Amino acid sequence: MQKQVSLDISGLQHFVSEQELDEIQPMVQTARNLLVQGTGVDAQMNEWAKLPANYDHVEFDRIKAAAKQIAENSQILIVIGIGGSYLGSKMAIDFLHGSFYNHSFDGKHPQIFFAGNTLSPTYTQDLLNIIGDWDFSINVISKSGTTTEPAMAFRIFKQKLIEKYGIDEAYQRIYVTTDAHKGALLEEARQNDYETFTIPDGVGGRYSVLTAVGLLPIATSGGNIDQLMQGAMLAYNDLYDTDFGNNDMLKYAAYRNILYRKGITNEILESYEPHMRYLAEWWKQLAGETEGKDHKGIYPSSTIFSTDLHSLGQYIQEGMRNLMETVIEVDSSQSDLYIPRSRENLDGLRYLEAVSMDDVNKTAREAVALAHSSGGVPNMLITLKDNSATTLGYLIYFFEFAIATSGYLNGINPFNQPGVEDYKRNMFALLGKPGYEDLRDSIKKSPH
Ligand SMILES: O=P(O)(O)OC[C@H]1O[C@](O)(CO)[C@@H](O)[C@@H]1O
Repeated sequence: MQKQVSLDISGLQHFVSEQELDEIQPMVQTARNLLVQGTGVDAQMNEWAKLPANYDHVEFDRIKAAAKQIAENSQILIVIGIGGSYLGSKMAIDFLHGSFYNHSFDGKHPQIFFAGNTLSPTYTQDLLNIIGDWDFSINVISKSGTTTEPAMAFRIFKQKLIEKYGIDEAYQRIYVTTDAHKGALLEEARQNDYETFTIPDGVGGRYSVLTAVGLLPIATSGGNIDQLMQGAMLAYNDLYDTDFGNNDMLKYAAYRNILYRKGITNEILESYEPHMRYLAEWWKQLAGETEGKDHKGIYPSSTIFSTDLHSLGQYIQEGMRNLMETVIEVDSSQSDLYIPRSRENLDGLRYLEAVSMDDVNKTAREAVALAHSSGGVPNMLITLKDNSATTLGYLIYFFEFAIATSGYLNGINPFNQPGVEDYKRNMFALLGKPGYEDLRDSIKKSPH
């Protein structure tokens, strides 16, 4: 039976030997065991790994009820969050509903727009204009409850909500997803009696898509969150398999690290499907924040092909040889098309008249793999069975597990992000946040 997600490494045959795989295998197993047994550094942040088998079913039902309520009284849901607090739901909505979800409003599922992931007043004002007179609700998501971008956006969109509905109804249209115990957002939610969902302890932002962080917006879009969790559970069962030969997650972690240790330090996640653009954005945060520390780590980047073949294709084919590619392909495309027949054949496309567009797309993928491989770029292929929520749930867990394993394999803490905290502190100091006066003074004195 075809698995939801499978890895093909035939594009590595000129780059990695079986012996190298044998050599790294015990280290990958050790890294995997650190994760599964909870004996690695910062192991209390491993709770995401147990979510498929052990999530809060009462909250899950509340999420579904809230999604229904939002769909009943709103044409628009504004999801406020940044990083892991929005990328997972954005990528899932695009993956499940295609590139034009917001343009195909069916009256049943609200349009979903994202705010608080930028400090741009232009973007924010444009979004306020889009809301106009439509009925809307807000889902504000922040684990820390103090991140500047979502906090500012929340004030702005909350004000619009209050102006439109008055305080009482406005507060009923605010759904908060935050830490269970602390943070300014939790405090405000308690005081104003907003409906609140929890990001469980031990689940960091970039590992949180299978909690209310991702599930409430996804359910509001009509995405099947039962199937999503079932898919993650399938992965949980498969990936806990200690047999290396059966475990594509461990193989993916192994091969990308063999390549990395040979100086191939950049991984490009590639898809031939534009609706997977945000899947790559989500993966970039997952990989970048997990692995990029102590002056180590694979640099994660992404392209959408064939679009970017006409911009970055040249570099990938002939630029510096420090690139590896991981291609994600859907086995059975959601839709297919044939080009119309033309008697005149003025464009010379007759040879494609009997070929489906999906076949042309997949042939492009094959042609690129051959070209890049002969150009010195190793490539791996991840095949998804279909575009279902089950497959997406599997894929989410696949990447989370593989990337966390890679982190331990590289001897770093996969669960912190001290580098991001640096920028946040500097920004607080420069903007004059109380408590950051000393840092502000020292920044002002230091030569740039
Ligand atoms: O949910 P929060 O606490 O607002 O943080 C948002 C994002 O900011 C980061 O801390 C840094 O980008 C991410 O790890 C996190 O996903």
